[in-house]
Amino acid sequence: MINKLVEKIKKTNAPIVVGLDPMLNYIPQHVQDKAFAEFGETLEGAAEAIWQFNKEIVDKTYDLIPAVKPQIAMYEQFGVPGIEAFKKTVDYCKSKDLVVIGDIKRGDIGSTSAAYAVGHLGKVKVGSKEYVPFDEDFATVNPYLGSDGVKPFIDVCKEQKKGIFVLVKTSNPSSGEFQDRLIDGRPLYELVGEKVAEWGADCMGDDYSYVGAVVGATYPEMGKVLRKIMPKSYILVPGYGAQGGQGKDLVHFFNEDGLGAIVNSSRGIIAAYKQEAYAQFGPENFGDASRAAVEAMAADISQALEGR
Ligand SMILES: O=C(O)c1cc(=O)[nH]c(=O)n1[C@@H]1O[C@H](COP(=O)(O)O)[C@@H](O)[C@H]1O
Repeated sequence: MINKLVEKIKKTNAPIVVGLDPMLNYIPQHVQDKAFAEFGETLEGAAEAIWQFNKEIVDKTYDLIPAVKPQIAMYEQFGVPGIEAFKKTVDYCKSKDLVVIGDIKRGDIGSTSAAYAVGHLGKVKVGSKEYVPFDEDFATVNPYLGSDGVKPFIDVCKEQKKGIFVLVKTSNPSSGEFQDRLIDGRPLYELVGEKVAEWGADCMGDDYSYVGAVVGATYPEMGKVLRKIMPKSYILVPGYGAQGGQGKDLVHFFNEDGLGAIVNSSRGIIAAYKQEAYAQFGPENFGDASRAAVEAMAADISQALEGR
């Protein structure tokens, strides 16, 4: 799957992930009204609204981008119907040949991680039969429990040719509280980065490992150091747009070959119609606004990479 991701990035010339994080308040009123008219103001109604919203955004952007990242929390908040909308979204994106990164941020003791890995990336056995429960292509993994919490994901990835992105340095304001703490004189995120490189060494695709890392766009200097520590790992870079990251912050996340990083924007793309820059589209044409925002993001990143 890492080879497919790299191929699609080269083909689209856009190292971009559209984050499908559909909060209800980003969904235009007409989409909500239609879903509520059919299902009422219920969890089913909310799930229908987020599914219709996602579908329109995917339809308007899939030819420009290599990948999407549905954030499972945005679906889980609507209970079982929300989870069904998550699965529908995963399947629809795959039918459009997009690489799907399940943003699930899981990680637990080994046996529990194994169940998460099977559920999201692998196959589960039921008697004599096997089922593919969620079937994302990649998942985000929390490494706080150490190697035995991560290895079960890697084992399933090896078997199923899938991949993971391990949280190394997150984009949020408090990420330094633990991640920047010095241990033997070195910040914890560097030690985690070294582990990612080690885990990834025998998980190679053609050029890159299918054990990748998450490093926030909001910490460009740390991104520069981590790029060198994990030369063969793809870096998923959230924090562009709504959290303040810009193209110029991203150059050091990429290798000299112009590859090695893929940048996520969620609110900046899916709620583009609410921004002044795209106001001319109006809520009716929210999908077109998202397309314009993807084009602007791709141009911003290309320009930054050309200018380095
Ligand atoms: O793993 C992630 O994707 C992630 C890691 C991180 O350090 N920071 C971060 O924002 N994210 C996710 O990336 C998305 C960012 O959304 P926007 O700020 O709207 O672009 C959300 O789904 C976050 O959960």
